[in-house]
Amino acid sequence: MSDDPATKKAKLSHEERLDRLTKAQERGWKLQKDRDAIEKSFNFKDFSEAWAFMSRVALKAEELCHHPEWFNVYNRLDVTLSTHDVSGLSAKDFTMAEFMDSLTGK
Ligand SMILES: C[C@H](O)[C@H](O)[C@H]1CNC2=NC(N)=NC(=O)C2=N1
Repeated sequence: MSDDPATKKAKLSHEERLDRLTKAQERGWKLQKDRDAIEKSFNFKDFSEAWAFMSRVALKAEELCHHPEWFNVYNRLDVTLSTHDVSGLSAKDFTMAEFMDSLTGK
């Protein structure tokens, strides 16, 4: 596995976690109550736009070996990010969240 901190799967230090979580929350991500995971709902114009977004995220997920949990209905996409291998949030989740937000500009 890469040593690049952006793609590390290990749990984060307390300081880095707080910093990245705060920034993600400012962009609309929410910490789940019953699980160490973040979630966000994305809304698109229609299914085609939602699917285009999911396609781009899918390629990134393969590149990072890190896959979102998601639920799509027409133009809505509910995303949950968590690292199964460490049963909680890692740098990879925040890297994925930042990538998704960079695609929507939100
Ligand atoms: C072997 C492979 O890299 C692992 O199973 C990856 C695949 N995608 C993954 N995705 C997520 N969200 N968490 C993981 O721990 C994870 N592990």
